[in-house]
Amino acid sequence: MTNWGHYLNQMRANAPLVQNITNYVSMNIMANVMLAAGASPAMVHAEEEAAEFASFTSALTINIGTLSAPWVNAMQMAAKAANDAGTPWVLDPVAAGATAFRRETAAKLLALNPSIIRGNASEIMALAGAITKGKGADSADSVEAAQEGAKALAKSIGCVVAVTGPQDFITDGATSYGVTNGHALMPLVTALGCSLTGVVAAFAVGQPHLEATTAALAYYGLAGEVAAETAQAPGSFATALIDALHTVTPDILSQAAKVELL
Ligand SMILES: Nc1ncnc2c1ncn2[C@@H]1O[C@H](COP(=O)(O)OP(=O)(O)OP(=O)(O)O)[C@@H](O)[C@H]1O
Ligand SMILES: Cc1ncsc1CCO
Ligand SMILES: [Mg+2]
Repeated sequence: MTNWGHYLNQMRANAPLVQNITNYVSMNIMANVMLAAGASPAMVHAEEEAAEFASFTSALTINIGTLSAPWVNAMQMAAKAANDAGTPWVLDPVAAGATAFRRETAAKLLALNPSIIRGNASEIMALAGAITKGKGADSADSVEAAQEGAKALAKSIGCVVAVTGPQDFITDGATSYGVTNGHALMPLVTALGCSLTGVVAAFAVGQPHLEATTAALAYYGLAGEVAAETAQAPGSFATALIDALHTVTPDILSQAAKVELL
């Protein structure tokens, strides 16, 4: 049995500083999720400072949810600075297939070698070259349909790809894991995927990316399960999830992680 709780323990011991260039919708909940998990988030996206911050942060996330041209410039400069510093960075390709602007921006960011890509099935399929627009920020495709594309994408970029949904699929192109922790209320709260991307980045600091990503997804899904024990509708569930992210321990994660080597 893999000790998935080890990765939560490591993340909390590091309490890593994570820079997030993320969409306006997600900023508050993402920062609260990351603090509850045990990381230290900073939302820093201005062209004037994004690269400077990326030169000293422990990890970086780049999310294309609410794009504009100056943001795209800042994203590219920050990704380059992270690469120069040997710092892991995670791409969240929100609605990547929806418009030409998003497709072009995603291509520019893929060319900068993200360490990890975390998206829903439609987003990962769009990056892998499938013709799918998704449904805006929501998925219109199954996780199963995205698996082959996720593997091909991971191989071509040399990164880890995580597809999230009712069950999650994580791959580096050679080895793949499935995670079945989670709860059906999770997609009914906006930006929980964006927030998860920040948790993935925090777990990845100093750890093998495939296993760290898998542990982060099991931890997040498990927190969803715990939250649903006390909250049965989306508004209170969001609050209960933040609480559960704080209270789940490494031991609980090791016992309750539903992870399968595929
Ligand atoms: N139907 C479901 N049942 C269980 N867990 C789910 C379900 N849908 C999503 N999740 C979980 O919710 C979390 C967020 O994944 P999701 O795929 O919804 O992200 P997303 O589409 O990028 O979200 P957003 O763009 O709103 O931030 C993951 O931990 C995933 O496992
Ligand atoms: C709803 C929404 N629209 C753009 S970004 C975002 C947050 C979830 O991805
Ligand atoms: Mg998303």
